[in-house]
Amino acid sequence: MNYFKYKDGELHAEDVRIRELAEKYGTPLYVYSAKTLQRHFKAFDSAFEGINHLICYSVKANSNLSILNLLKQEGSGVDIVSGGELFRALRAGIDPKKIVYSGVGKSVAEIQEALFAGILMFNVESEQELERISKVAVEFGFEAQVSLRINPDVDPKTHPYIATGLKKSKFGIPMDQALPIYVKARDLPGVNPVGIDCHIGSQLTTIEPFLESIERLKKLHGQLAEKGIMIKYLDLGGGLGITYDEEEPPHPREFGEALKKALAGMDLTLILEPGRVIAGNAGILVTQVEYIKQGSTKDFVIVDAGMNDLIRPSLYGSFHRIAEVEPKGRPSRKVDVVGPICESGDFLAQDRELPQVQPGELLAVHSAGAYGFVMSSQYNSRPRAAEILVDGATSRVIRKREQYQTLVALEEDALEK
Ligand SMILES: Cc1ncc(COP(=O)(O)O)c(C=O)c1O
Ligand SMILES: N[C@@H](CCCC[NH3+])C(=O)O
Repeated sequence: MNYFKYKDGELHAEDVRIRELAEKYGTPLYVYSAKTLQRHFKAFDSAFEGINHLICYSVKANSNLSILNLLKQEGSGVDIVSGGELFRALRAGIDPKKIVYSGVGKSVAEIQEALFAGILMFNVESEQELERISKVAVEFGFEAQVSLRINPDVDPKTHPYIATGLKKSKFGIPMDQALPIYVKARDLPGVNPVGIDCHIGSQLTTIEPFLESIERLKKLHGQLAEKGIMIKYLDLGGGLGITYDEEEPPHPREFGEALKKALAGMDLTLILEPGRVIAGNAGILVTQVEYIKQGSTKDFVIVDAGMNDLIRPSLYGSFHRIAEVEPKGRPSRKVDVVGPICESGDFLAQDRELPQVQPGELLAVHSAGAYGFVMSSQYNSRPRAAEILVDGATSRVIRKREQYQTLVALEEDALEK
């Protein structure tokens, strides 16, 4: 459920007309709905009622400070993967004791920053990383709580670029190597193994791969107990999918019930790192039609948003629903919706049935709240879009549109005078 709905023949974000936002702030424009974000967070969080749990929203999905701040007010912690995400989380006022740090390539500086910030836990992705955390922690007098991120070799049945829990993936520590590394973590100074972590992929539309992972992790949990390594946290990562097109992912309630059942009787705090399921359908990308071009085999709707604004269709062949902001009931025909970038891969949709829109009209690209703006770039020297947060009848800019000056700001000083 989201709050992008038609009222009086016009698309609204909550109580605000999309046309009004486009006129005021220009296009391309990211528009988010605060009530949708809150609703999604509450639905996810309440699915785990009855067991000790901590929801750590995955910052990478949408890292805007205002969005982090809004989720913080709902009680969320965060999952981070870089020093930059740590910086954002702290800026947004997230409690460091609700921050978990994942990622395969944590640098010495990043580890140091996280230790000084006093985060809850590092999700360690290799033996060498464990050694590095131990060394840095000892040097500065800390003891870091760590989980090992286990790669359980489970097929998440998602796009290969966003599957992370298979043997061939760079993520995590193979299950069969985990035990000796836990023993090492127990014996090394400066680190304390308190958790098991696992994240098998993103946009999962069934619960089975999660349950399969849990079964494997439970075995490891038992083996660790035998070695006297007492595990307090089980972090199952993110990954729950959303509806872009016709997918029917489980509702968070169903997901929560299944996980609770699988974990019954275990004395653990469950951590979850949802990203897409919170932010994905809480945002749209608004774009204006520039031209209609009749090609020799198909027609092109050329819009003012490109792959630099939303790269998912180009990168993963992802489907994003595209709809008129003010539908006029015209017949539809198959077109490619393309951007202004000089790349043949610059499209938002291919062979898509779309009503016969005209230049100047507005289109909404749906499900763009996660992995949308955060993956945008300035390619072709295009300033990044603005981001707007709507709450009820009010809207505010939560990131200004970049200007031409923004494009060169870090280069100008280097010009030979
Ligand atoms: C470690 C980790 N946690 C959480 C997430 C969030 O995933 P999703 O947006 O699919 O919930 C990701 C991204 O896939 C991730 O790599
Ligand atoms: N960027 C991906 C998700 C990646 C998740 C990273 N762990 C997407 O847009 O679907």
